[in-house]
Amino acid sequence: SARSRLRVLVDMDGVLADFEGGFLKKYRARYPDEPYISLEERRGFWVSSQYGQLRSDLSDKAISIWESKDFFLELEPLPGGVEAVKEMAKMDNTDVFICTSPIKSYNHCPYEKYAWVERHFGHDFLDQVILTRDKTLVCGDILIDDKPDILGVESSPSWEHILFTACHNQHLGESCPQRRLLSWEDDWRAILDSKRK
Ligand SMILES: Cc1cn([C@H]2C[C@H](O)[C@@H](COP(=O)(O)O)O2)c(=O)[nH]c1=O
Ligand SMILES: [Mg+2]
Repeated sequence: SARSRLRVLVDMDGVLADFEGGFLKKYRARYPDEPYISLEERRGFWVSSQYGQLRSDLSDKAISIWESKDFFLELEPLPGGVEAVKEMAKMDNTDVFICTSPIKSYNHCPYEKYAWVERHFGHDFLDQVILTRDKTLVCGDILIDDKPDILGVESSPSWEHILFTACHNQHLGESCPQRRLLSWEDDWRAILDSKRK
């Protein structure tokens, strides 16, 4: 494109906010007698699917956790993520947006995602929030996201997907062709630089 500024899109759940850790803690607290899946045993993006495979009724129990009030608001930041995004936002010729998909049960999630950003980044950073169920429609150079397959109506998104390593995707090998960011300790600056014109 003719754009001279680098546009970085950063996912929230599983990249900036510890969705998996927050889920497991609240699931075990609410359903102490039910089986659970440790973070080491997590496979596949959808928590609800893996719990459903464990026992069919556990899928709805899993969903009940992230549909509850305060689930998204109380997620802990993943180490280094908030600091990295704040640093990115101060870089020359760089625009950074938090690009995140809300759940369709909208009573709490969209509000709490904004509130989480305000809590950890400050009020002004709310201008940088993009809530969308279809990230392929968002224009950018890079999307840092833990979901291995980011699909939508646009078959050829403008961004390069950088796969952020998470418990559910760390075992995927050749089936994931994307470049990875292993954590926020990894060299995210080099990835940004590789996309600069
Ligand atoms: C694991 C899992 C997640 N979700 C929801 C929770 C979030 O709103 C989105 C993921 O958002 P991201 O922008 O792709 O990080 O999906 C869900 O509905 N079911 C699940 O199992
Ligand atoms: Mg995510």
